Amino acid sequence: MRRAGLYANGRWLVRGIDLAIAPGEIVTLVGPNGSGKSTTVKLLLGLERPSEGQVARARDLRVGYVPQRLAIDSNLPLKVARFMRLTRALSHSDMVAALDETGVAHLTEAPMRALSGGEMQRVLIARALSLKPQLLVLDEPAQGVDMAGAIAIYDLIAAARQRLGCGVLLISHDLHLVMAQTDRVLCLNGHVCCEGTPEAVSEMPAYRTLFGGEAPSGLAVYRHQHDHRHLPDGRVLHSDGTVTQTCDTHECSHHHHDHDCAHHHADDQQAGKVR
Ligand SMILES: Nc1ncnc2c1ncn2[C@@H]1O[C@H](COP(=O)(O)OP(=O)(O)OP(=O)(O)O)[C@@H](O)[C@H]1O
Repeated sequence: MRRAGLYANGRWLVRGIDLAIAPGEIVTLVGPNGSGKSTTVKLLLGLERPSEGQVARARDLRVGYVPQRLAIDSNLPLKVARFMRLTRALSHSDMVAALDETGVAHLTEAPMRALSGGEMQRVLIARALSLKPQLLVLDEPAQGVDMAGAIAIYDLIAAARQRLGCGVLLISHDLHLVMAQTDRVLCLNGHVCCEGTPEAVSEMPAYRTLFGGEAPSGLAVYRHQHDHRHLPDGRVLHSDGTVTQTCDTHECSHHHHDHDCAHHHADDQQAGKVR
C-alpha cells in the first residue's frame, strides 16, 4: 500500500501508510492499543477501502488469516475436524497434515470449546496454512499464550514461511519474542513512526518513546554478522573487500528517517537486499 489512510467518524484512523510485503518476508506491526494495526491489516486485505492512497494485492492472492479472536458459542458442539472444514473443502489428509504442522493433530476429534488458548491458536494457524497461502496474516497469534508457547508459535510461523515461501504479516505485542523471527518491523502510531530491522527499530528514539520501559534495551537477536563497515569518508567496505558508495539497504534507501543509516543496517543481507 502507498500513502494509504482511512478516515472514519470524523478522524483519520491511520494515514500515510507505506507497506509492502515480499514473498518469503516476515513483517511485524507493533504499536500501542488503538494505533491502527488492525485498521492497517483491514486496508491491506481489502476489508476497508482507503480514503486516500492506494492498496494493491497480487491478483488471486491466497491469503491465510488468523484472527485476533474467534467468537465460538460455547454451547456449540463443534469439533476441530469440522471447524477446519467449515468454510472450505479440505481432504482429510490435508487437514491432518495442517494440524500436524502446528503440533495439534492429536486434537482432530476434540471439541473446539475444550481447547486451551495455545491449542486454539495452533488450530487457527493450521486452518490458515491449509489454504497454502501466499500471504499469511496473523493478528496477535500468541495472545494469551505463555512465553515458551509464544516462542513455539513464532517458530512454527517461521517454519511455515520457509516451507511455503509465503509473505507473513504479523501484529504483535510480544516485542521481545516476535522480533527474533521478524525481517522488518513497522512501528505504528496512526502513521508509520519508524521502520527497519528489529535491531534498528529497537534503538530508534520514536520506538523507545512509544514503548518506554517495555522496550527491550539492545535486543539479543543479532542473528547475522555485520557484513560491512562504514569508512571515515562515508564509503562502505564489504566483507569481500569491495568498496561501494552506500550500503544501499532497504532501510537506508527509501525513506525519511532522520537517523544516520550507518548505525541501522545490520542484517538486510539475509533478505537479499544488500547491494
Ligand atoms: N470502523 C471504525 N470506525 C471508526 N473508528 C474505528 C473503526 N475501527 C477502528 N476504529 C478506531 O481506530 C483506532 C485504531 O484501531 P485499531 O483497531 O486499528 O488499533 P490497534 O492498533 O489494532 O489496537 P489494539 O492493539 O487495541 O488491537 C481506534 O481508536 C479505534 O477505536
